[in-house]
Amino acid sequence: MIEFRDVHHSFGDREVLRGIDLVLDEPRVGIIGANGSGKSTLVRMINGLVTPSSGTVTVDGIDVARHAGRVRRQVAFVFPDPDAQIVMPTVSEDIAFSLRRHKLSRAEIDARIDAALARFGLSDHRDHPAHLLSSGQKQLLAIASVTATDPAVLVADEPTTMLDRRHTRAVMRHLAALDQQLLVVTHQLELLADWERVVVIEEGRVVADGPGPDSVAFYRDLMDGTDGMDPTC
Ligand SMILES: Nc1ncnc2c1ncn2[C@@H]1O[C@H](COP(=O)(O)OP(=O)(O)OP(=O)(O)O)[C@@H](O)[C@H]1O
Repeated sequence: MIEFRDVHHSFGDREVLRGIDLVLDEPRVGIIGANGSGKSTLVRMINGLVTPSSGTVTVDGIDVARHAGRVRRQVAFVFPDPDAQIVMPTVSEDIAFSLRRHKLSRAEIDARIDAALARFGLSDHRDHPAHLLSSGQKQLLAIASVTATDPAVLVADEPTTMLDRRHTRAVMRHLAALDQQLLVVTHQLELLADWERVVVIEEGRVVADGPGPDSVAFYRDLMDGTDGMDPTC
């Protein structure tokens, strides 16, 4: 269970999160909101990439700010930019690198690599230089590496931005079928339409929180009501 208690956050004098109170225990949680509304800042707090200016974030009762190392063993993170995540020269080495702390035998590592590659359509690229993959393939590799570690909680920040329609649906179907708790930040609203819970963030506050269809409808109305630009300019 992930809990935010009265979380505020400022970068310099800009307040980005303004009193977030959330208890997230559903298996699938979507986070949506306008550009710059604070979604990435919020989810980065779940594994200690950002520490709140005030308030607390806990995962299964563990305070992330005080025990980030412990929490990171349970919470895996997929970044929007796969280049920020891919660190090894080849595709299979990158997945193996993500498994380095798991004390697996060579045979188990190979089996997990094979399964991850097959799951995300990368089996033909096992020994391919990772930096020569297409942008979408890099995104698939980043997701494959993270899911291969079998984390208790998976947080994915815009995991499908570079994927074509077919791969987007396949990846979301796969992620949604995982046993682990899944939190996804996305602008692709149709992907969340049947999720049990979707939280809408606007200017650093939770403005809607409920079943996918209700939250998505609320957000569409919110977005259609204003273009967010200054009409006097
Ligand atoms: N490290 C940082 N230093 C300074 N300001 C930051 C930093 N990270 C984010 N911000 C600012 O915080 C605000 C919220 O950013 P955040 O990335 O959380 O928004 P978002 O809702 O994920 O946006 P998007 O949908 O565009 O990805 C933005 O105004 C951004 O410029």
